[in-house]
Amino acid sequence: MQALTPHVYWAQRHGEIYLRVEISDAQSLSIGVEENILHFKGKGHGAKGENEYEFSLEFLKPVKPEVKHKSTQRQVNITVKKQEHVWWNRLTKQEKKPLFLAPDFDRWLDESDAEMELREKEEKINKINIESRVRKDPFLGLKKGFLFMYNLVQLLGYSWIFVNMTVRLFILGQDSFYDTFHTIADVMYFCQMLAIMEVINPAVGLVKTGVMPAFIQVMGRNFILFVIFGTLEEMQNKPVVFFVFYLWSMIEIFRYPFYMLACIDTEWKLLTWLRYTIWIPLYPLGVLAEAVAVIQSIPIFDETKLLSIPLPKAIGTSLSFSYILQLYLVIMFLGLFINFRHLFKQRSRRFHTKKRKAN
Ligand SMILES: CCCCCCCCCCCCC[C@@H](O)CC(=O)SCCNC(=O)CCNC(=O)[C@H](O)C(C)(C)COP(=O)(O)OP(=O)(O)OC[C@H]1O[C@@H](n2cnc3c(N)ncnc32)[C@H](O)[C@@H]1OP(=O)(O)O
Repeated sequence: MQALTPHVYWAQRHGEIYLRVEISDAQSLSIGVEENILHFKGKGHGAKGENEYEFSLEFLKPVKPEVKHKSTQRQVNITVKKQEHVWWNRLTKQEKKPLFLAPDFDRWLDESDAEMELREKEEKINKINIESRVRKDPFLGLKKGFLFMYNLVQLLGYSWIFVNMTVRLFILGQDSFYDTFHTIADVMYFCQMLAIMEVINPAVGLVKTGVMPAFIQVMGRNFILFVIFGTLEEMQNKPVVFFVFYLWSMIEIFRYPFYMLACIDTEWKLLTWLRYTIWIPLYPLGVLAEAVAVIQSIPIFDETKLLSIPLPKAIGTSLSFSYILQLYLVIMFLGLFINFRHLFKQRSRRFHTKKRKAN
């Protein structure tokens, strides 16, 4: 029995070729791609009745070797994947179209229609992805609402501190340095107590960032606020309180609104730039001011024996808290180094990915 050539219809998309071979009840099919040539062989009922049919097609551009086919009662459908997502001008390498080949008008699309189809498919996939992400976390709205409120309260607290201190500086000049603690401390206590949430939030996965930098930041500040300023009345009238509180509040009036906007998926470029830039001068200055406060408190702790640690009689009477403060000074610069590195990473991650997105 001499093999005949079946009618073959074709159509394409950017990534695939569709072939429809007009043979019904096809059997003993052998379909494969070798050296970019599709070889088809099979028995069935075609244009010239029951017979063996075969054909070969050399593709215009490279295709993947694996071929998918499905035989139905009426035809054999073949799908071949293109190596590259490009539109072909024709199907075969030879310019002259083989006689047995014709466009499959049931599936035919021109390039722009196929692009539209592709875009619609992508949009559908994106929509499904977004929907499934939203579905994955049913508390997302609640979490964002909580974070928004938290950041709003902190923003109000720190704005009050910053504005109050600035106004007092303008009105009273240097005199305002000496009673900062008595005017500001209550609000600062409130904000810094609340800031413990910043360690809890990443720990419970509410925000995606490290626990350690937040721990260093919050505990470092609270140590200065509650231990150095809070327990020593002698420290409360010192100008260093002004510098420490002013430097702390200066960053926070940019950081918290930045987070608030992030909670509602909004970004203001200038605010982002400020959040990720002004810590560069403020952080070392803040640590310096805190170090001055610690150094100034050392003789007071020595004198008053406040917070000194009792020792067994054989060793001595007590260990002055000033030794712990000296150790703390070292830890403080270690903390500065860790957080400085962390903030640098956050800064380059933020600006680097933004630039990549823009390209
Ligand atoms: C007694 C024991 C003590 C032991 C510790 C001893 C250590 C002593 C060292 C002390 C040094 C501290 C000195 C310091 O007190 C001095 C000063 O503060 S001076 C003033 C200047 N300071 C600063 O600039 C630091 C400000 N603080 C911070 O930036 C943060 O606290 C810090 C933890 C350092 C970094 O923040 P984070 O890691 O969270 O980075 P990001 O802002 O980039 O956020 C990452 C992503 O999380 C999202 N996020 C974070 N928080 C929130 C929030 N509250 N609400 C909503 N979203 C939040 C944020 O949007 C980012 O998301 P995405 O990446 O998707 O954009």
